[in-house]
Amino acid sequence: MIGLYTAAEIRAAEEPLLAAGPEGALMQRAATGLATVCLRMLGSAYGRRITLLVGAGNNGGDALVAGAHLAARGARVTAVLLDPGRAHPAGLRALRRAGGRVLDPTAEDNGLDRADLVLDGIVGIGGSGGLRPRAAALAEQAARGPGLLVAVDVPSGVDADTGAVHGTAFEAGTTVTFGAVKPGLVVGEGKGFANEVRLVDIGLDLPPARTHQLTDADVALRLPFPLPGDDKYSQGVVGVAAGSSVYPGAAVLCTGAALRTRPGLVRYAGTAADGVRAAWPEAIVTDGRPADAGRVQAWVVGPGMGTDDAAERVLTEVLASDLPVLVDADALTLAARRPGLVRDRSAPTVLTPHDREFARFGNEVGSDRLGAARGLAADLGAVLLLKGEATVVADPSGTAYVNGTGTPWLATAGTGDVLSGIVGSLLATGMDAAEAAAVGAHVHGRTGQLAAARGPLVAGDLLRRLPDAIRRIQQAAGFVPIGLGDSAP
Ligand SMILES: NC(=O)C1=CN([C@@H]2O[C@H](COP(=O)(O)OP(=O)(O)OC[C@H]3O[C@@H](n4cnc5c(N)ncnc54)[C@H](O)[C@@H]3O)[C@@H](O)[C@H]2O)[C@@H](O)CC1
Ligand SMILES: [K+]
Repeated sequence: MIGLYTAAEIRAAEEPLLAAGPEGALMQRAATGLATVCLRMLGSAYGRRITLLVGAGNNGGDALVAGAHLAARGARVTAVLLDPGRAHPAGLRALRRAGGRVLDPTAEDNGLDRADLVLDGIVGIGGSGGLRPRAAALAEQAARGPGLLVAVDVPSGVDADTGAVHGTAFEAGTTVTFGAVKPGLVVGEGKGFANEVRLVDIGLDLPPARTHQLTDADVALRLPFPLPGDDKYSQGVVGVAAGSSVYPGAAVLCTGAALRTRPGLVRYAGTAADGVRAAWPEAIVTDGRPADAGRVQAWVVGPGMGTDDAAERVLTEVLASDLPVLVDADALTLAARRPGLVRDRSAPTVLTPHDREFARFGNEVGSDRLGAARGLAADLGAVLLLKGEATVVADPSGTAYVNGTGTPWLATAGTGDVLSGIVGSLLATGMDAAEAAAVGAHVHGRTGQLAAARGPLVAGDLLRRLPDAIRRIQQAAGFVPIGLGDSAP
């Protein structure tokens, strides 16, 4: 798992190392890593034009020291100092010694229009609020220029903890971050400014993370697969209460996703029974109530089921069970009217809203998506899966996950029904609810990437690609379950 750490957590871990000295050692490690990444991107340093945007803090210091390394290898380095009187003194001396040029921010020709590479050292984890006008103007000018754009630690203007961007931020192609990945680089608006994130180890001794990103290997380890002796019941049966006679599509997608995620049994209960039966003869289908479906180990409730009295009775019945329940779509609208139905449960509940559904519970998501998900999770005592370009999962204790897979192509009708089916089928195995949501989001995102590689996708394509996505995740982790090797028939 990749741990995501806030600015305060990074500072706390830096403190003992800074106290133990020697002075400047941490910055040297950071700047050496940064210069190495730049060198790799450029191929070679000799004769290359590099412009440093340098703020008054240590972030600017990193840029200056890295710039000195690059100048020593023959790069033509120009530093634009935002606050010339306060630029990091040792960094400035190093750059000058290596032959770098230093300008103040009003200089006519700052080289941004012909730089091969721009290093953004305006502000790092010490930043607050939107970029000040002079810094914002330089970030905008850099974005118009031809150079590779590299952010030092955090793209200036992005809140390292939340990913919030107020106004302008530096549009990095690559962000070289130190010590640990910050949440703001992978979530919310910040993700789109940080883009490719490279981590430089500076030797911090970090405590266990509160926020995580799963890798393929993490997901492969958690995905269940059948063992000799398993039967269709032993791995957990999922029940789906979704769809309606008029709109059976959501039920068909959700049931299909549950079937395709994990071998085993899926039971369906609802008025879309005919459609589900026709699409998935493998499912056990009733047009009755959830109680008529037979024994299950988890429920998915909501997609396409409407918000009328009958739908509310179905939701109430499912939530009254002592089983894990995933609440999605129409059932979220109903649950937002009666949050007590969720709060009063002792078994795990997973809510999977998009932003508009989230707002029905009383507050807008806003620019701090992790904070918003954690807040509602704690309030309802439920796991919150907040959908987005980087889907966020939070549990009531504050443990959270930021999903790292996906594609904008997933923003299409029916893909949420597929996600619910995937997560529901994992919940039925007895997996921890937040993990099931995070693993499901990862698998869903990888499936979307695979489907999108063939062109514009519709939700049904996800069902066709799901088994292959799971197999690829397992293979990427060097892990192939019995009977699924390359030589399998
Ligand atoms: N503490 C250390 O020894 C280390 C720090 N490191 C670097 O130091 C950074 C943190 O340094 P600092 O604590 O000095 O803080 P920063 O350098 O991130 O930011 C402080 C400076 O930015 C300015 N600033 C704040 N908000 C701004 C805004 N909205 N627009 C424009 N300017 C703004 C402030 O006036 C101040 O001059 C990290 O991000 C990392 O790059 C690394 O070198 C590793 C070691
Ligand atoms: K920066």
